[in-house]
Amino acid sequence: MKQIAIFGATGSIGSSTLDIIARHPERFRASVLSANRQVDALVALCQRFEPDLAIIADPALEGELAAKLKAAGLRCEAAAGPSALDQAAAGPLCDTVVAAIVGAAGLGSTIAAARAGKRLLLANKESIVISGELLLQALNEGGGELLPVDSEHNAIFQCLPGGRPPLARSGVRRLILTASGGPFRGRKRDELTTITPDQACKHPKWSMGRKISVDSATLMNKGLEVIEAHHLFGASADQIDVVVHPESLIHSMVDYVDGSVLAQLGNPDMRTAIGYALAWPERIDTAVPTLDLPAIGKLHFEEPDLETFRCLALAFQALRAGGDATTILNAANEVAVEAFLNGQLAFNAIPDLVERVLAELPQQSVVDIPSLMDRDRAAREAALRVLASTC
Ligand SMILES: NC(=O)C1=CN([C@@H]2O[C@H](COP(=O)(O)OP(=O)(O)OC[C@H]3O[C@@H](n4cnc5c(N)ncnc54)[C@H](OP(=O)(O)O)[C@@H]3O)[C@@H](O)[C@H]2O)C=CC1
Ligand SMILES: CC(=O)[C@@H](O)[C@H](O)COP(=O)(O)O
Ligand SMILES: [Mn+2]
Repeated sequence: MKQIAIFGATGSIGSSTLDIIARHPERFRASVLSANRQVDALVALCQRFEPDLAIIADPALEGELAAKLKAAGLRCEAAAGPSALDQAAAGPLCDTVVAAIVGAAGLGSTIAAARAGKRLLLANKESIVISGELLLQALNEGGGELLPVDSEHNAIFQCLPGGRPPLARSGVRRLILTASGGPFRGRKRDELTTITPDQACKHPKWSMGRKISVDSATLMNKGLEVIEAHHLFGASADQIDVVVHPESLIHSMVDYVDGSVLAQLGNPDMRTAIGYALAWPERIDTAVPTLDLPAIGKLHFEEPDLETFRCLALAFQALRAGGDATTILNAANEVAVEAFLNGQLAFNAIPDLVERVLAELPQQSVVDIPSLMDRDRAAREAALRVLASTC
């Protein structure tokens, strides 16, 4: 029986993960669940899944969580704050960690799980964009394994021999990441001046949290995924291509030197990738329906529009710059997306803000996690200054 900690249990990835766990009670048990501030939603999950530990990230809500668990007659322990997340990720209550917190807030527990040698199911792409090689080093030292949950990386993992082999020795020419193009595919910059958060969060194919939905709309999501693919598979920026595929049925591809291109297809439902990562190297039923190819009929592909969706170009630029540039990119983007969702920043100003912060903070060499966190803070402060000067 695998004991699974789900960090970000109340979110979109969290609920898909719990759906799979509920379908396979003989294989999996949800032993630790966490949320940020949604106490009632977390308690409802505890009533259903009876974990050993529930963690609320906001320390001010620990008392409320403990009282509500007790009132519900649950024996589940309550804990709070980022350090409780880190301790649980490394502790004895779980052998598998699903990293499904959104943003840099997921970094600490992801690194802690890696250092502790857990099986790490990585959805929280921001943590690998921030920490890159340091996360992989922690994983090597811990002796655990990383299974990519992000649909594109999960697809590539499935198309490579043995998951994450050295590309040069595997005859890989390039990795091809597919992108849906987001809700504004085909539009030009001057047609995006009045975009609202609700419009940006209306993804054409996937049901996801609001931050990643905005990232998909700006194509920053694909940019973060290019950086994620670089670290996970050891591919250079020149070995990673992005192709827009509006049906979102091919989740990504691997192009080999002999002319073969291997693709992983499936309906756009994260339970496929999560089920694969949970059960690997086996496969389990996820209740995702199979593809009806004659009904689909045609698949379409086009080049990404890097002038309208400049975030993708900025992510390639940061990856090529090296050092901690991708940490700066991620922090500036998190501030910009939050400001956009709060109505403080226009949609088109998201790449402008990220570009200004990248220009203000030239990359430095990566030293360790604490110094990366300092740089993350500096980039957020710079982004807030730019924001204040534009409002
Ligand atoms: N959704 C998807 O299909 C995909 C998501 N991903 C990645 O997975 C991650 C999660 O995405 P998604 O599930 O869509 O996001 P959601 O917004 O749906 O869920 C986020 C989860 O993280 C918790 N959380 C938010 N802020 C904090 C914080 N500061 N500290 C601790 N916990 C926090 C939330 O708690 P609360 O409910 O209390 O706010 C919630 O449980 C992201 O990194 C995303 O890029 C990758 C591929 C696909
Ligand atoms: C489901 C998933 O993995 C998301 O990251 C998805 O890829 C978003 O779609 P686009 O970024 O391609 O619009
Ligand atoms: Mn993805």
